[in-house]
Amino acid sequence: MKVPALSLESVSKVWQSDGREPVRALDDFNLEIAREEFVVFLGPSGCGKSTLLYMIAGLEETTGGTILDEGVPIHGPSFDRGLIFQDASLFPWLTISDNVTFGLSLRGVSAAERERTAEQLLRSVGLAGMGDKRPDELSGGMRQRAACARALAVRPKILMMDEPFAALDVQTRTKMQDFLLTLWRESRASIILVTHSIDEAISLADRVVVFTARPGKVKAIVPIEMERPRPPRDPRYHAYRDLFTDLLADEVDRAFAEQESRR
Ligand SMILES: Nc1ncnc2c1ncn2[C@@H]1O[C@H](COP(=O)(O)OP(=O)(O)OP(=O)(O)O)[C@@H](O)[C@H]1O
Repeated sequence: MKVPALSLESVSKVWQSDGREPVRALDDFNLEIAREEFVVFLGPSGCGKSTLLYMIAGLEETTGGTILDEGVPIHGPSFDRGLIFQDASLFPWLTISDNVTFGLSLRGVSAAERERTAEQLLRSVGLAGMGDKRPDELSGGMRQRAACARALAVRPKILMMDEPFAALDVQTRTKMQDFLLTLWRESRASIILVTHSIDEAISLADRVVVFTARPGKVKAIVPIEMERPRPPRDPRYHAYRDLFTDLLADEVDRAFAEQESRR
């Protein structure tokens, strides 16, 4: 049997902060992700989606359970697991090329090799000729594409994206989704994308993992059995949208009730 790219075995996380009630963010979370699979995390606000990405990235420890990267327990960050945030988080003082190859410079890759890689990656994300610009000279969509290029430069096996397109307008967002599918096929990485958007989940995912309200657990795992692209007019698309709306409704109510009870 093939070893999964990632295995989450009974993972839990309790956040402890001084002088505050501990927060049970995740509880008994179980999931396997295959190589080259595109998985979307969908769930109500505060159910631990970002927390889970940080733990998979190795930036936070689990409180219980195990996370295995190709069968090996994760205890810290690795170039094999890249993470992209909503706001692109490029270094404002570096050029786009230097941002893209930042990880490679940490690895000691030569300047000539870095330049070649930057050129090639910027071309593949539609930013050819933009390498000398600074992040604030680019639009939001362009910055997010540069962040994708930076994450891909170190050839991660797993690419995690935390609401990467949430800050973009609807047209740019749709274009970015198409672009991401192309990039995913080329990179052959597994992708985990966090979103609040049911449409984004249906358009992109091989499987959608729906979270319960906090503490986050797996509520449902839904494979999207439609070829891509997936037109919203397709009756199957409608059926998925109804299904996710129903699955989320209870959890959003629960999350809201819990917030109210804390006031
Ligand atoms: N560093 C931290 N210290 C203490 N509590 C935290 C920390 N990070 C997150 N939390 C808490 O853990 C819970 C889960 O947060 P998390 O950001 O993972 O949820 P989320 O599902 O990504 O939410 P959203 O969809 O709103 O981004 C929340 O109650 C949050 O306040």
